[in-house]
Amino acid sequence: MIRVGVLGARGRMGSEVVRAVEAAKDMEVVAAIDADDPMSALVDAGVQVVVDFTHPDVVMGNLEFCVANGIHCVVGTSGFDQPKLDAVAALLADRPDVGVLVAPNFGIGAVLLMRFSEIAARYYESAEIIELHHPRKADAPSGTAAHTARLIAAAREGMDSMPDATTQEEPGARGAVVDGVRVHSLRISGMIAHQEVVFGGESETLTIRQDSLHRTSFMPGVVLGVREIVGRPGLAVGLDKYLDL
Ligand SMILES: NC(=O)C1=CN([C@@H]2O[C@H](COP(=O)(O)OP(=O)(O)OC[C@H]3O[C@@H](n4cnc5c(N)ncnc54)[C@H](OP(=O)(O)O)[C@@H]3O)[C@@H](O)[C@H]2O)C=CC1
Ligand SMILES: O=C(O)C1=N[C@H](C(=O)O)C[C@H](O)C1
Repeated sequence: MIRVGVLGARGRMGSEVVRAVEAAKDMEVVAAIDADDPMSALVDAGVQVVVDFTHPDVVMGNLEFCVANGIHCVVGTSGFDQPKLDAVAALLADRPDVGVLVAPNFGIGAVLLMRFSEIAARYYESAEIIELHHPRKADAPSGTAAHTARLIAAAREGMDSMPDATTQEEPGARGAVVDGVRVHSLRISGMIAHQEVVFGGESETLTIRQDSLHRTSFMPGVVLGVREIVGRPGLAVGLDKYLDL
């Protein structure tokens, strides 16, 4: 049995993770931690793998503690830009036996959307991202949208910049720019997590869309991450690294 600790255990995602881990035959929750609970409970409980769904402002402190204590980390918390990922890699340099998976999105459809977008990017002169989430989300743009933008930008390397004649603009009307890719963030009651990537070229467009309709959609990916990470030391970014895509 894999001994799992959940950080953010009373949150929207953390509470689903507790249920999903308890339902899996080969793992069990031995520590459920939320804000203000002592992290030492992870060590006391003999946790092997931590699942973190907390907040972008606290996740680095959590990782520092876990890596220093030899605990593998499956991280869903958003807000990882390159400097933060570099900081995680630096933590792991002192503990090469520990694994950290940072997954912008654990939904299989979202993982496929990111991969399909990466493939499509080279074939279209225009690409923009629209992400739609519940209004209690703390960060914008979403981690998934930012990661998708970086994948598209990398795939477009060497291509001309995207056509855009805008010279007069209300601030924000054309969205945020992540690595040269426009990202538009909507916060809508009733929604969970949704993303469209719109590509355009000569007389055609391609729209790729994924919808997470319930937070259970993320759970098969989280359980896979917990199962896999015990044998995968080092830093992995994206659940696709654990899949044969
Ligand atoms: N990768 C993926 O597939 C997905 C990622 N996410 C990301 O996961 C994160 C959490 O989302 P969500 O569950 O909706 O957010 P919630 O606010 O519902 O849950 C976060 C929980 O973490 C708690 N918390 C805050 N600080 C700490 C700490 N230092 N230690 C332990 N627990 C702490 C919060 O407590 P309190 O409220 O008291 O502060 C809260 O209970 C976000 O960054 C979100 O973007 C979400 C869905 C899917
Ligand atoms: O906060 C959320 O809900 C989600 N956060 C992640 C993100 O920022 O991309 C993953 C998913 O979109 C849900």
